[in-house]
Amino acid sequence: MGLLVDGVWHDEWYNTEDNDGKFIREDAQFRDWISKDGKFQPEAGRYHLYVCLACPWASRCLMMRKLKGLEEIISLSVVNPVMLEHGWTFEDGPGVIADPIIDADYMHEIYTHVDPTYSGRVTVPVLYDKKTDTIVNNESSDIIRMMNTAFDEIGATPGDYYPADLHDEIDDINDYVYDHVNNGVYKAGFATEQHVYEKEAQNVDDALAKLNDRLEHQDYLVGDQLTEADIRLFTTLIRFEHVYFGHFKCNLHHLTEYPHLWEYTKRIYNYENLADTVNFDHIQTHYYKSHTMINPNQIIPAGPDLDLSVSESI
Ligand SMILES: N[C@@H](CCC(=O)N[C@@H](CS)C(=O)NCC(=O)O)C(=O)O
Repeated sequence: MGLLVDGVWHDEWYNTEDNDGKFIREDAQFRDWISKDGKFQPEAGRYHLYVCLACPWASRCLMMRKLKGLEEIISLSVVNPVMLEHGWTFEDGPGVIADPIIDADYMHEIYTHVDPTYSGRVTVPVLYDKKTDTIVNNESSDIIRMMNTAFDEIGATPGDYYPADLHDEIDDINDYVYDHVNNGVYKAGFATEQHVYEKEAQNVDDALAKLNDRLEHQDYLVGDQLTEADIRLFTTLIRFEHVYFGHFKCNLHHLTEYPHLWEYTKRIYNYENLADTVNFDHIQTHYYKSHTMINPNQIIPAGPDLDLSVSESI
């Protein structure tokens, strides 16, 4: 775990000391866009996606790539789930897909390849342009938004997961879910002061209760179709019992104690072939082996063994 300072790698954990024990997430720095009339045109085979299968942010992109049938249009690399002193690596292992662009050993080489003086965290997902040899974007919410439409005229599977008439409602719920759930579990898990952890863990649990109520009479968060809001919530929920409940101590209630939210999680897991984007082995290996300040002996728990099947037809 570390960061680049003027292009030089430093092995450093997040600095919470200057923030009263709070984890504060940095904003992503590459925010360009693929569009017909821009510098980055939609073209099959031009873009490459770097992900970690454990990462909830990167998994949003894997879900959208799958739903929009972009597997043949956007190529893929998968980092090793264990992230230690070198950050993300391409060390060979089950499920790892090496870097085809510069044959990098470490993800930070991709960042310095495009910007030799880059300062900041080296995160996944990264959407890379092979034609201009640069990073287009490293913010998952942008990447899924552009994948939703950018490739529609060059063979993407039809489907709009951010329909115009639902923009406002999707934007509102995304903000809430980001703060209270997606980033909420990290704020609890990476807190280094008791009072900060307690507040954030309660915040997560209150949000789960509220979302459970919302889903009592509807299958999806917004409207009556799957939208990007569901993709964004799902990638946190599907990790909840495996890592956030134990490792991040968000343990006021099990997700399975929220019946509507749990049904919803299973409904999305079983939606088309989205289950292919979930790799519980990478998920548990990453969190329990990489965060040695939380889990110094790196033991991976034996459970949980969850039944993710749905009885209803979808
Ligand atoms: N805002 C980014 C966040 C991405 C992010 O934080 N990814 C994590 C993996 S789960 C990461 O790469 N962390 C490495 C680090 O912070 O050093 C997004 O949504 O794309």
